[in-house]
Amino acid sequence: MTTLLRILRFTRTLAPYYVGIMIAAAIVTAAGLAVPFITGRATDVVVDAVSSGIAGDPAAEAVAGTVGTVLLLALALLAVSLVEAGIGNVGGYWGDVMSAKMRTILSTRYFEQLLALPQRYYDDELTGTIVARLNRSISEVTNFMKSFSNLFVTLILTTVSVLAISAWYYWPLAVLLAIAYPVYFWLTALTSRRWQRLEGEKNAHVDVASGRFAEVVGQMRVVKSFVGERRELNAFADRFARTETLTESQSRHWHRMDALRQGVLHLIFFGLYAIIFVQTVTGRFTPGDMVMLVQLMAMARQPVTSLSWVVDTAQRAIAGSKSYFEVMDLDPAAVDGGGERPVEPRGDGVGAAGSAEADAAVGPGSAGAGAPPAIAFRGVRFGYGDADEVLAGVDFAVAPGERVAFVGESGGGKTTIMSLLMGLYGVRDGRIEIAGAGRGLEDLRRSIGVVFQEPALFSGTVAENIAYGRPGASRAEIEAVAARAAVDRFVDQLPDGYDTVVGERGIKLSGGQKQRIAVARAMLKDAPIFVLDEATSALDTKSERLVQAGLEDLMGGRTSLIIAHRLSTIAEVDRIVTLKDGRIDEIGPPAELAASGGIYAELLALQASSARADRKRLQDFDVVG
Ligand SMILES: Nc1ncnc2c1ncn2[C@@H]1O[C@H](COP(=O)(O)OP(=O)(O)OP(=O)(O)O)[C@@H](O)[C@H]1O
Repeated sequence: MTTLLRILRFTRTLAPYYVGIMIAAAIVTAAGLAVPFITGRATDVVVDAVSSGIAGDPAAEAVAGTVGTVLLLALALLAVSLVEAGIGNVGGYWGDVMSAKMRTILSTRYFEQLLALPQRYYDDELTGTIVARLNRSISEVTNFMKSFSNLFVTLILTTVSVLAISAWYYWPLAVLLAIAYPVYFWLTALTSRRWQRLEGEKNAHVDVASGRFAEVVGQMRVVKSFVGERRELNAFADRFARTETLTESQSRHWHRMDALRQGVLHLIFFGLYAIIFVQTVTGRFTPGDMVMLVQLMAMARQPVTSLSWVVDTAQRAIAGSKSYFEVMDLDPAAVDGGGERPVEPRGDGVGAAGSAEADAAVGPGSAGAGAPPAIAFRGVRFGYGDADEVLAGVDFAVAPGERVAFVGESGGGKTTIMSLLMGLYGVRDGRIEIAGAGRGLEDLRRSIGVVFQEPALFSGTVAENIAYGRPGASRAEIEAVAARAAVDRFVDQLPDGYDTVVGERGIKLSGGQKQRIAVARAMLKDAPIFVLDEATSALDTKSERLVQAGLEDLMGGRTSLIIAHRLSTIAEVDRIVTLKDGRIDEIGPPAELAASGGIYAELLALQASSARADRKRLQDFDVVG
């Protein structure tokens, strides 16, 4: 019940539609209720004419009057039916508009909530599950609201009218009906709890299957290359087979209860019809009364059966929207697990704000020596969720305009540092200061241009993908950055040039082409801080050199953090930060670290070696010569 109230509250802007649909339903019901009276009256007129003998004498004047009366009554039936059809369709139209609006409300609010949820939420969720949940909730909640607003007034109006009319004619009829309704309702409610639980279990299986389904479709190449089709199909079919078993038990329960409900109902209606027939024979009711009451009883069944329909759709809506509202109820801050995001450096001088170690890290001779750092990590500790620490106290500072490369073993936390920099996760301890972070996460992220390890494009065109970096950029601007990122080298060979559709996540492009588009996208953003996470790892040496030239040009004057996989690229930065066991091992200019005997020196030595073991060790650092 609370879920239903919640749906109503959630969609309260649709109240005028609910009311409109209810009014239309009320008119249709009232018109329907007039039918038994009209046919009852017609029966009495006809029976009178037949029993008085005038019906056999077409010449008699009385016949003309009677014919006039019955024709009028037939006309009344026509009028009532036309009102029913006309108003019924107006209500139907409102119902359709209401459903479309409800779809908009439920979808956009869900999407809005998803966009507000932190990265941590997506680490544990499957895309297909998120989509399946939305689709189910929309269709089931909409169905329910439509049938509810259509049937609610009809139910109330029919029930009250039928009870009042039957009480007026003969009170035992009303008493029997007054027993029928609550008993039926009670039996319906009894089935509900178990039904809902089973529906929830079914939904969970469908969600898991849909989640995997979307993943498989999105990564068909992996599935095919590992001959995983049969495995995936079996796992998928298995989930649905489990829903079949659950449906069997759910449906058995439902129909058993339904048979019981119907049995009780038929017994009560047997009593009602028996009373009406006997009372007509004994002269209490006229034949017209009997026809009217029999029709009325037929109408009295409608609320009862409608009630079970409403309960059925309500159950589906409750079960279907449960996981939807679970997502809507999530508090982004709580999901996030807290932790400080990057903040604007304090205005009271660098030394006062942070540790001496961090500030000392601003390299001598770097562009901003002496100036407040553009980026500073101060005793930063971090781990994903409740897992072990990935960063166990990281301190460094980057001067404005400085280029810093990060080197460390694979899984050592380089990408994690970049994620923390963008405020995708909060730190466990310590503090990150970034010039430009002061006014919240959006400002922070606007001030950072990033090329991710995975280029991750959208399904639009090449030009649209580049323009994602700055919506509204002109074609000339797009083509200018494309040239800097060496996109122009391959775009002419694509069927529609910059207007070529790249497929889901850019599947129609090569890894290197995707990376170049991702670089162009970040270039177009034109942010003061630049983050490159293995941005050119998929490029061959020649293309990389081309892109690198564009990047060099772009990085001039910008603070840049680079995770590079090529030692030659690393050698050209201002300083190198080496990571070991979640901490910083060394910080210094390449020339200094080359001689220090640390990780970077080791990498250089390994590079010079042709021994197999040495090449292997180099791979552990995601580094090539
Ligand atoms: N979203 C996540 N949830 C949980 N653990 C994660 C997540 N992302 C990374 N990790 C873990 O954090 C550690 C550091 O990962 P990170 O991606 O930062 O390493 P990296 O140094 O960038 O590695 P590589 O050079 O291979 O890209 C790894 O042990 C990884 O398993």
